[in-house]
Amino acid sequence: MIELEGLSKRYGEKVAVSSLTFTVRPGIVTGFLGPNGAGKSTTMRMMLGLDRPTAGDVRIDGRHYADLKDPLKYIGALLDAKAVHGGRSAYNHLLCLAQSNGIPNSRVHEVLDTVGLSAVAKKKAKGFSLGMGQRLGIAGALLGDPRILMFDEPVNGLDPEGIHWIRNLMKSLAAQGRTVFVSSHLMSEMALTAEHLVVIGQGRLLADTSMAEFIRQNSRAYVRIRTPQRERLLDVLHGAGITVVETGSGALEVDAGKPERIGELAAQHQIVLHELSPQQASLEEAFMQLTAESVEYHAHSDTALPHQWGDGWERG
Ligand SMILES: Nc1ncnc2c1ncn2[C@@H]1O[C@H](COP(=O)(O)OP(=O)(O)OP(=O)(O)O)[C@@H](O)[C@H]1O
Repeated sequence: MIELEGLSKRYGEKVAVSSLTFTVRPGIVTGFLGPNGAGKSTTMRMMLGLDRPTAGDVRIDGRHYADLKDPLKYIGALLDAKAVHGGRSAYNHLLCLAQSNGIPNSRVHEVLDTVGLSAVAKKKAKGFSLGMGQRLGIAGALLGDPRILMFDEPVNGLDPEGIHWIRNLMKSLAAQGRTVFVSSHLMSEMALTAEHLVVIGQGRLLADTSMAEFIRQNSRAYVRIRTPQRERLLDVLHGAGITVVETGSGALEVDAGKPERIGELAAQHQIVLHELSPQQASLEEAFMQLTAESVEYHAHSDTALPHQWGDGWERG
């Protein structure tokens, strides 16, 4: 379990993290979301004792990180996959970590095998692709067989097979009763992986809730209907006291409507339906809805592509 209590971090005038209080629980994957610059990495660094909080407290299974003997046995983290001595082989990199944390050397082979790097164990890390580097970082996180795992953008650079693998790995680690805390900007991936979400914006807590509840609270659920007898169906639905939204595409939308009731009404009046489908917004839509006001960097969507990367960006 990771417990944050009033955690804050200020860099000069800049408040990166503001009074965050939440608990990351064992047995499930908890997703950590927020727009660019929201304070996710700063929060994760403070959890690992790499940054000192300006105020507040973080506890790892009830203790401060600095008080953990052999910390890799308690919490494993992938923060920056490039934070590896490039001249060292994957095996030697992990061996150094193992020896400085009282972990048996045999564990190095086990984790190399788990992440699929056994064949390149003796190769220098500087020759690794982005995806191989991510796998090496994940091997380091798993090395101490910790009860708590933290991953900052773990699927970065992984191919579809690698993404599938890390998704299943995180779920199986959680199913073993471990605490799994993961940040990602890939909403579709997060929707498939996390059961619970913590969302921050401009350093502040915006949501701490289950994935299903988050989507329900921050999006609109409706039923979409297509029919060649649009006017007749509109009359029938209005007659039944059902409010209908007419869309430009010709479809009809009914908020909070029960598809069964609409189908029965259509059948009673012998109206042909081509579509009757409940719609729920995606995690991405719900996230954009919730964080719209706390996004710091916006791109112009109505202009042509900028000549130089970065030209079209402005601070909102
Ligand atoms: N060492 C630092 N010195 C000054 N400001 C910093 C420092 N580290 C982070 N910040 C600022 O703190 C804020 C939060 O940054 P952080 O990297 O934690 O956000 P993030 O949510 O991880 O962003 P991203 O999704 O873009 O990785 C940003 O405004 C950033 O510029």
